[in-house]
Amino acid sequence: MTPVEQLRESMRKDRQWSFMYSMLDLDLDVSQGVILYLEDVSVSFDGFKAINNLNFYVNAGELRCVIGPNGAGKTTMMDIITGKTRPDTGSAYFGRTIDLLRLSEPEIAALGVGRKFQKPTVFESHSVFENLELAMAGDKRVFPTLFARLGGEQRDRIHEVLGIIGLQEQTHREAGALSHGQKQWLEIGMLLMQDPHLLLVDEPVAGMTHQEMDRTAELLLSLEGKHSVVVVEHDMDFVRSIAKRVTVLHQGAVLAEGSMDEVQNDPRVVEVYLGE
Ligand SMILES: Nc1ncnc2c1ncn2[C@@H]1O[C@H](COP(=O)(O)OP(=O)(O)OP(=O)(O)O)[C@@H](O)[C@H]1O
Repeated sequence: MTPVEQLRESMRKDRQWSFMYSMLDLDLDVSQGVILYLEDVSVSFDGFKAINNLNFYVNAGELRCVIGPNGAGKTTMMDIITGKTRPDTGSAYFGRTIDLLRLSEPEIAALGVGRKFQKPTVFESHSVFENLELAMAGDKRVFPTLFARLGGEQRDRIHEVLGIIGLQEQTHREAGALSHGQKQWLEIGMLLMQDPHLLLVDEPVAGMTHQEMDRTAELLLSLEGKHSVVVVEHDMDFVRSIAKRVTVLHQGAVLAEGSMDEVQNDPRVVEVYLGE
């Protein structure tokens, strides 16, 4: 290999670079290293401020955990990012230039913002492989080809995702026969088929065994660098196992942000959790 080829190859392998490259076709401007900007966001429901002057930033390629007591506004914040809930005031940008508040929910999803809700919603009577195939159909560019045979590239992508989610041995099993944990991984795999830039994951380990939690931690950690991931989770042991940077929400705003140790030792955070 020539030195230039070597450089190109090492860039291709480097996760951060490949992540940056995938943004170029979208005009997604992450030149400041930030993929999501929520600024001064507020939303009220019947006079109650569920989100209160919230400022929240996610870096490109990072895995962020969001914790907070019940009613802190975590779900509402995710709803604002995906366009399900419109804030009363404030701004929400995807990269520096894409104004999320001007876009509909499907438009935001099409930009590469994927959301995984707490309960898995896989197609139970279809095989694992078919579930991933169907998820790819959500990508309009691929849809017409599904009426024909799958191309090699698409097949490769399905097998790549099967590897990421660790379900190679379940490829031809009906999704309905999978364990709860396996269904959750399959659903994450279905989101990955669309190659999202930002993945929002709501309580991924609720109802899982310890072993399944460990596997989920590995899975989410493996996405870091290739995707930006925001995980909302109540299970503190799990959060500790994956967290680099943790945001604590309380009363609709950021109460603390930092490493797990920093936030857990923050007296304001201790008070909020003890007072629950
Ligand atoms: N559509 C709505 N109408 C009225 N109130 C709402 C609505 N959605 C959320 N709320 C209220 O806003 C507050 C924040 O709710 P949210 O679900 O965002 O909190 P959360 O941090 O996700 O809580 P949990 O951990 O219990 O899921 C709560 O007091 C909730 O009752």
